[in-house]
Amino acid sequence: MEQIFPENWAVLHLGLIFAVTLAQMLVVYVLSDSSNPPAGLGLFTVYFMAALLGWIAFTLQQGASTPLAVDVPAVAAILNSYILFIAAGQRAAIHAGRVLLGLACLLGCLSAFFLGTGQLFVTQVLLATVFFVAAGVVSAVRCVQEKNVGDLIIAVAAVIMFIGTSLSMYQFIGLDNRLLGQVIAFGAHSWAYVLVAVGFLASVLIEYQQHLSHLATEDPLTRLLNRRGLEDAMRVSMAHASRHDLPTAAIVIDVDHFKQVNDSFGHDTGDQVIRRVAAMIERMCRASDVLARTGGEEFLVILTDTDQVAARSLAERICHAIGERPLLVDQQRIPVTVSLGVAATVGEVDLDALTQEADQAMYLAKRSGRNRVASVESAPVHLSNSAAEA
Ligand SMILES: Nc1nc2c(ncn2[C@@H]2O[C@H](COP(=O)(O)OP(=O)(O)OP(=O)(O)O)[C@@H](O)[C@H]2O)c(=O)[nH]1
Repeated sequence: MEQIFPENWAVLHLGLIFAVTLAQMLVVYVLSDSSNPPAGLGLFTVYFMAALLGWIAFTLQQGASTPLAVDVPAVAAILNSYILFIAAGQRAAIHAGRVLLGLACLLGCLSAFFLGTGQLFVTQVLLATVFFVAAGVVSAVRCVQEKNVGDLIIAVAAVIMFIGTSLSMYQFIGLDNRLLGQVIAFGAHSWAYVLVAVGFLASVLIEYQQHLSHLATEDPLTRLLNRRGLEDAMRVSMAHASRHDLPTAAIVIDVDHFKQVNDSFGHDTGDQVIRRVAAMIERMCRASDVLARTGGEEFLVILTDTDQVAARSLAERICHAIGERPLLVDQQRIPVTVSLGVAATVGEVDLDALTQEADQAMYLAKRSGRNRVASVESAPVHLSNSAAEA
């Protein structure tokens, strides 16, 4: 194999790659919350480390007097490009194509045992580019979905690889200028690596910043609004209701005997139950309803342009749907019921007063035996037993 660069350049290159990898890992691990690490962190770490080992093997091979039986750097380049694709796929929660490209990766690695140097170089460069492009596509999708520019930088790395490979193959095969072809492929790979490192770091930092800004208004467990988020979200519709004298209703929903769920099944399962209940309530609400988690196992729904009767009907449906059958969490059937309180007002909305009334109704439902709806009206309090109605 021709010498792609002099030995001192090789050391410089390796030093830079090493520094980028270490800086990357340091920043990401120091910043990441170990209980809630960024998606794909583990696999990206494997990619960075595998790439580093590949560069080291390549540098050693450059300086070696007798070449090895198998081109280790070529195999490492194929493998770690595939790992990048898997890592980007995990981060974007897109798992398509893993088996197919995995088979291509396996064949590529095996080809190192019987292909000549030139053929192996072409195979390595083409396969690595296919994997980079696949990683770039899933990262571009994530960039659009999560509005995270960091993922776009990873997609740019794929473009660099694609352009670099095209030029490299043109030189290597088209013009038979093998050394230049190798230098271009090597350069494209190095730049793509640096862009992936920068892109992943940027993606994690942006995600972290988004997480911090959501913390003020969002409940981290269910991703629903918290009380403050609900107040922010209600501002415009409250003004609208006041101006047009429209009805507004509130439903307070509290899981019954939730302490027993925690005690019997553990806190983690309890968390999952809260998430599932939140998702069920969310599914039954309209897009215009505002849903928040306002306490440990307590939720509040504000329904704009909705009167007491309509709100009560929704509350009954929620009560029935949740209590209807046990929730299946971690292969365990957990019976869950909720108590609901409904209150409504017309015109100007005092959110605190409305919530308090719904809260009082909910406590009344608890006192009356749970798994039911109670509502507060100007007329006497009305109670229903969902279990009896079901
Ligand atoms: N798993 C989990 N448990 C929580 C969370 N927040 C609060 N809790 C638990 O929820 C339970 C609420 O208990 P209580 O207020 O006594 O009410 P309850 O057992 O639901 O009984 P009733 O409301 O009277 O039907 C407590 O044990 C809290 O520790 C949470 O985020 N996750």
